[in-house]
Amino acid sequence: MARISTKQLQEKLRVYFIMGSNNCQKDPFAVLTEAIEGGITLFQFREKGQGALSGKEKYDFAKELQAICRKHRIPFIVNDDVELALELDADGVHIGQEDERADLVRKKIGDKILGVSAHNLEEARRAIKQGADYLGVGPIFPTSTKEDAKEAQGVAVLRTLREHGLSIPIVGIGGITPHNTKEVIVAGADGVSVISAISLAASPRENARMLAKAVREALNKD
Ligand SMILES: Cc1ncsc1CCOP(=O)(O)O
Ligand SMILES: C=C1C=NC(C(F)(F)F)=NC1=N
Ligand SMILES: [Mg+2]
Repeated sequence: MARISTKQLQEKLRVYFIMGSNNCQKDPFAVLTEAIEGGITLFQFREKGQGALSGKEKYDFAKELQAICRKHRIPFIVNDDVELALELDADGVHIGQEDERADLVRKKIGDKILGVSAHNLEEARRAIKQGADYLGVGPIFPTSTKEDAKEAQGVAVLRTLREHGLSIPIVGIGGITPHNTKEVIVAGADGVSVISAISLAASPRENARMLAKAVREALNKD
């Protein structure tokens, strides 16, 4: 299996749902199923913060989420936990600046998808050099979902990366909703990544659908 192409990844990054056991009030399997029916294009299992699962409980929970993704042909990405990603034969991993170095993770995961968080041009350039397939950039807007999130940067950081000629697939993250999605795409992101806009929605399906619609419209694909 070769590395995913830039074009394919840009298409996968359109509506990138991220969730862990503590991001939902409703049944997480129902939330993920609805999100997929609504039109998410990629899923990340991110088990962090208050009451996060660990060990076999975390493994079994992840496996169930992966089975739902597999049934609907949605790629399954694991956040932080490279060993879990390999155990599950996940489609990829996402790591932050304080996780294992991207070049070492690349050696472990072969051609699987490698996403790296970046907050500025320097971090972005280093991630690209170390073999990242895509960048997660943010928080773009204020968020209360990530306990240790940095200051919201606004969409300017996305524009800066593109103005400096970075063509790597980029997804914006942090406080994103269907109403602010357009400006994230117009500023240069290939897609939007959300947790609470879907995981805490009255209708995860409807919110996923609105996010997908907003991305399509911003890309002038409608
Ligand atoms: C994981 C992460 N990284 C930067 S902000 C964030 C949380 C995004 O959650 P939400 O979409 O609910 O703001
Ligand atoms: C902290 C994160 C930043 N970005 C992303 C993604 F959207 F996948 F790029 N995931 C994370 N867990
Ligand atoms: Mg991390």
